[in-house]
Amino acid sequence: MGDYPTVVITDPDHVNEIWCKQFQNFVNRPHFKSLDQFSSGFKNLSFSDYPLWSELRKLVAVSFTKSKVKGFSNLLETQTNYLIKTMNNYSIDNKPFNPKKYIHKLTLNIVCMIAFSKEINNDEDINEGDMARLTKPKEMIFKHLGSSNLGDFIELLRPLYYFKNKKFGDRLMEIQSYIKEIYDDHLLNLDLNNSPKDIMDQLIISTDGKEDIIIQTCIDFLIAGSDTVGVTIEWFLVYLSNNPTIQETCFKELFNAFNNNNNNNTNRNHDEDEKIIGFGDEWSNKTPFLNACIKEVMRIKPVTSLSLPRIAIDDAFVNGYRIPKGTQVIQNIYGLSNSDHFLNDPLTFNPYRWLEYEKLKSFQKDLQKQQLEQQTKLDCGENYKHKYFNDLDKISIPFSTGRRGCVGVQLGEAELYIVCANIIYNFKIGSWDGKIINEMEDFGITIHPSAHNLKISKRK
Ligand code: HEM
Repeated sequence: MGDYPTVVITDPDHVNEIWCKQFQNFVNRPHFKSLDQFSSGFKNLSFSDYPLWSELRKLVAVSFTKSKVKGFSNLLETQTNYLIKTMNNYSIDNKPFNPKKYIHKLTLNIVCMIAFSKEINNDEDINEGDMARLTKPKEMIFKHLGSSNLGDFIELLRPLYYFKNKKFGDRLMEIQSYIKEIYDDHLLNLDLNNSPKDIMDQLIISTDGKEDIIIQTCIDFLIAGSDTVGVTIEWFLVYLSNNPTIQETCFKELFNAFNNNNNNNTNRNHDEDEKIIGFGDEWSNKTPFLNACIKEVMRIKPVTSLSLPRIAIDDAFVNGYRIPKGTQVIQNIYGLSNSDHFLNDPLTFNPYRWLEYEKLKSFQKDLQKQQLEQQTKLDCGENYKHKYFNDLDKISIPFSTGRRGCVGVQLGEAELYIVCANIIYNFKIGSWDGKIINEMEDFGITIHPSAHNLKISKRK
């Protein structure tokens, strides 16, 4: 790609070698101009180099462990309840529901609360107050980072991109000054006698107030932690709308899991009308089919389709291939999970494949035997099957893998579960015009569905 030699990796063995085994050599990201601008000189978690990255990652990772995420369950339930109430109004008024607008508000609110205790008023419109200050610049940043900037790859062309980069810089400054206000407020009210109330407090204490790093890392969470989850929920709604039988199976499973025992399992603090299923291992264990639907959505539409790029620090050998120092390495998450080289009928949305896989996994030996048999078919021309054929955990890696994989996996999974479960439990959903919703993806940093409206009917 321009000045950067680049390899795109679409093989589970090579992924394991680069992202896990040879992690130290591939830990850093390329130093593109736009990433430099976005991270104010690589001073955030997402784009910093080792060793600053390692320091920041340790500080931040403690806020996203499974037990920490369980502690956010009230926040997740409250935000989900707002969404269900809004959807309820749309169903009563029989109005078209635009999922993007409300789901992204929910995910943004969750990230803002966890990162710096900022709650966006539920009644606030997307074009007002905090929402307006955050959403517009965020969209522009997404567009800029998600489109190919030739100036990043071809140094000679950089001057031509001066004005585009300047506009990007202006939008960034809007978000930076928003977070700076929150930072100043945190400094003023820092309570050293109690445990930190959010990630920003934690970073202020641990980095001795390194303002630029703290502000940039909080921006990371806004960018990495809201749209990824929001867009995945949008895809979930598209596929369940387009597959009503699967939607009914999901609903029946939820109904059986949470309506038995006189609703003991649903949260009784909320209105009778909108039943809220809380998050926790014990809940999700009861709904294997819903879990399979969520996993299948992330397989067929992994929203960060090419992950975030890495760079080879030194010459490397990967399963017989030489990757020269300075090569950009791209993990093709989408290609891995959508290729018939690795999977049966990859373009069909089929959650049942996960149920079968889980069953097979519990008979691990059978799986190994099957893989061995497949390996022996290596020379059989058309019958050739990759040794990880249908091994879903190996080929579907929406959060990437290895030590620099997504830091927000637990939070992302918790949000996906609670929001998807509650929507299907409370409403029957379909396209507004009764037609199949377009499943082609629009490209940006994340791949997202094109704009569409849903018809939602309250379940009796
Ligand atoms: C469906 C939800 C999500 C998906 C599919 C996703 C996917 C990814 C992927 C593929 C990467 C690149 C990892 C690599 O370079 O190997 C990443 C990095 C990252 N994600 Fe996520 N993510 C999601 C949710 C979240 C959430 C909820 C947060 C936090 C609030 C988050 C924060 C981050 C951060 C900070 C990084 C950079 C990590 C680093 O460089 O150390 N993500 N994510």
